[in-house]
Amino acid sequence: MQTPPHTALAVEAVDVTKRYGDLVAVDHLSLSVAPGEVYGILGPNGAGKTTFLRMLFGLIRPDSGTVRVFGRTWADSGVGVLDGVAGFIESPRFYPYLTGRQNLEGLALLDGGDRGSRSRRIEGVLDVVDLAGREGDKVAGYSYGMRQRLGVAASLLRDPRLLVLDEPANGLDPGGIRDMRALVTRLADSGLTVLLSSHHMDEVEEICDNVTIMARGQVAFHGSIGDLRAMAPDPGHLLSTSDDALAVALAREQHPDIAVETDPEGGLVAIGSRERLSAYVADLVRADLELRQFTPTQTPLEALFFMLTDTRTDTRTGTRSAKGAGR
Ligand SMILES: Nc1ncnc2c1ncn2[C@@H]1O[C@H](COP(=O)(O)OP(=O)(O)OP(=O)(O)O)[C@@H](O)[C@H]1O
Repeated sequence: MQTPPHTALAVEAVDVTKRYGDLVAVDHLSLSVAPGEVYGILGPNGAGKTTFLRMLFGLIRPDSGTVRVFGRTWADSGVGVLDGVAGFIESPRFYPYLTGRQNLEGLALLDGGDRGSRSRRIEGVLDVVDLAGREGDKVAGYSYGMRQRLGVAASLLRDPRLLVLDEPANGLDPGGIRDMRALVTRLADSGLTVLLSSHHMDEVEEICDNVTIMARGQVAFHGSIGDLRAMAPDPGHLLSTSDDALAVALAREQHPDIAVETDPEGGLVAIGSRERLSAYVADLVRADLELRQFTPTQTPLEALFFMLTDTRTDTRTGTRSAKGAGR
């Protein structure tokens, strides 16, 4: 067994490919997660995020390429590759007829230690995930968000250096999403490395340092959230006036630097920089058109996500599919 280098990356994937028959679920993926960072793997459904995380956990093997975790590979270290790694793929599973605490006790027993230290560890993790006070309730009565947080608690019992979470906010209501994001942020602030998958750009933007965006198994973007913001396109707006035909004509004649098109679902879509759109709207008002609607279709980062992953039908406006996708 090789000794991993002291300064090893938390995760290093090099040219990893996984096929299912003719389908290339992960296609030559390379990425590096530095210790201490929160790293997001973002992509629409079917992009290959879970397949990659399964390879990291050794649940499936890549057809080619290497996944290193703290410098170790499955080939050289076997299950030892998961030393210091915890997390869950899809949703964590618990015995619903046992309480949250009993579930954690069962898991803590597997890791050993005396009764007192197990109990202290359990209290500590319940506190971190904000379930203290609810640990005596049966898991069957937990909300989905509480189960997800119990999953994080179970992972933290092992005192990991790397926490891997597969779409942790999936299926949560807005309150649950807020709690989960706050929890991940707290864990990251404590120095834990977090690798999470998501299909929510706003989640990744809010809590991650770096991101890989995947589409159909391939990398569509690698970089920091700052790099991503710098690439974001002009925002689109839904526009409706008392005379949409005149509004389009006015844009073509006087505002060639913005795009105004008819939206198949009614009204117009206007795309351009904030300043130019403001000037256009002022001209509409000056032309005595009544402005009935002027609302952003998506944030610039959402627009970029849909462009990079090509998950909308019209790559220039993309209004409708963007609103429906991944939400
Ligand atoms: N065991 C399998 N057998 C065949 N195809 C599979 C298998 N697992 C995944 N796939 C396919 O591989 C592709 C990537 O799936 P994966 O679950 O990794 O995507 P994902 O990005 O995690 O999507 P989601 O957000 O829906 O979980 C999909 O087309 C999926 O249907």
